Amino acid sequence: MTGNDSRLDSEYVRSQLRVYFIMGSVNCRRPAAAVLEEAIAGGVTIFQFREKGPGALTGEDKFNLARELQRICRAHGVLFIVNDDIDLAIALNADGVHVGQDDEPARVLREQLGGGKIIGVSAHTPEEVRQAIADGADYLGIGPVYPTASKDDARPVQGTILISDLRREGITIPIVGIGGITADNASPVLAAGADGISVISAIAGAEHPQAAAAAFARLAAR
Ligand SMILES: Nc1nc(C(F)(F)F)ncc1COP(=O)(O)OP(=O)(O)O
Ligand SMILES: [Mg+2]
Repeated sequence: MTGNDSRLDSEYVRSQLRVYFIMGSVNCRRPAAAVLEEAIAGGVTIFQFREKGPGALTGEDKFNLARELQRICRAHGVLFIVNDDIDLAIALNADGVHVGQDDEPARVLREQLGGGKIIGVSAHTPEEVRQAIADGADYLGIGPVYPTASKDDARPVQGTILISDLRREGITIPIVGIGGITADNASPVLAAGADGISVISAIAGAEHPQAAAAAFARLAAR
């Protein structure tokens, strides 16, 4: 599907990134839909469907779960982003996609998705940042800031140094920090210049996802 390649306003994207919840069925202790409802009630501002890892759903089961979670997001005015699976994003008319360094570049995805969609790109080095910006990414996911258990092929832990270096150089693209972020270690990520923090386990694996999300929302509101 090709359409115009219009891009969303950067400040709008930035405003949506504050509490970025990422989850798939494998990350949850209870049914994913219930966890997402609670997380949104707690203050999640954007959601990424990331159905990945041992035991992840595939085919029609994955599609049906994605559609169910998208309905919940739409009911609450929360953006619904799909990780990796461009075809799924197109089939559901998702609000955007998030891709890594091994996926199609943002400029190709922009054509495939049509206008008005959000394209997020993972970046780990200044070179990857520069390339993603040149390719027209709408935001960057930078990390892993801390050790993470949610991604078994994660790059080396880098702290907040790249985030703060980019801001010191005057690079203004919207950024979320990712990797091992909890309510106890989120503040340095925001202080380094990230516009939001992205979280999997600290919300999806929480006994009370709503309270967990609310704690992040309070931190991100400061
Ligand atoms: N999924 C992600 N979301 C973000 C976001 F910015 F949205 F917080 N940043 C980084 C990643 C990691 O993306 P990727 O490198 O493709 O690995 P995986 O597909 O295993 O998630
Ligand atoms: Mg990916």
